[in-house]
Amino acid sequence: MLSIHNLKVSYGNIVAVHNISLQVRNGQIVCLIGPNGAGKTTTLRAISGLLPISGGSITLNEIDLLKKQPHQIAKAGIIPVPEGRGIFPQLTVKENLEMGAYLEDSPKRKRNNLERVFTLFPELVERLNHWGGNLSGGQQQMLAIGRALMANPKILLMDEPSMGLAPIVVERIFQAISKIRDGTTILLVEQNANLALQYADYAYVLEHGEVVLQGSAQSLLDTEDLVSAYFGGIAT
Ligand SMILES: Nc1ncnc2c1ncn2[C@@H]1O[C@H](COP(=O)(O)OP(=O)(O)OP(=O)(O)O)[C@@H](O)[C@H]1O
Repeated sequence: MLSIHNLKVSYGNIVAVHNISLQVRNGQIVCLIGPNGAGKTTTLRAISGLLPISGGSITLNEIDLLKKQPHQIAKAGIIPVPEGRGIFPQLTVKENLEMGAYLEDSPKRKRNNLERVFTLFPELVERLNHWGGNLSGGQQQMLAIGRALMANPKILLMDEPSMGLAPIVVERIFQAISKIRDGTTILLVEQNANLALQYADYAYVLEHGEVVLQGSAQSLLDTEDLVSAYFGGIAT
């Protein structure tokens, strides 16, 4: 459904993404893994329409996303869960969730989405009137994911959901991710290759702005030497 061909993205003279092609099929969790600076976040931001593209194509079900503004891409169902969460610290949990639904005009879908978020993250129900900024890191990550789900996503673009969280919280977040895939396709960026590969269907390994390896997550897990060659200690 989401298809990228020969994508090239530069920041001034710095070419961050050289020539990336990838596919995200309906119902899959696809992950992008690779070392710092490999171009993972740049790829996600390009899909959301937040960066100028110097070459290639990005399509969603054959619709050319390069002709769309960021809000139109969101309306088409591609919703980011950004690195660092990006919640509104001075709004309550409830208000943060409402912000996620700003493009949704069906009250029924809003209610259903809210119920989905509450089922996934009961922690948020208990804290609906708390300030976003007073939540723990794990709760903020839940809120960021919940807010994205309120936008009725077809595809979630998740950037490093495990970042800065304790292992037990990371496990909690990834369990939720494995439930979200029921109904929502996920393109996931993760530094923690081993973790991402345990939950993903398919993976692309990026290095220096290029895809250097791709395959089913299982096949990449089975070639652990190859993965650890790319990631050193990270793939543990
Ligand atoms: N705003 C920017 N201005 C200039 N160069 C940038 C900018 N953002 C990223 N880059 C450069 O683009 C390249 C790709 O960065 P990107 O953030 O996409 O990598 P990444 O794989 O997501 O890494 P990380 O895990 O560190 O976020 C790097 O060389 C980085 O220094």
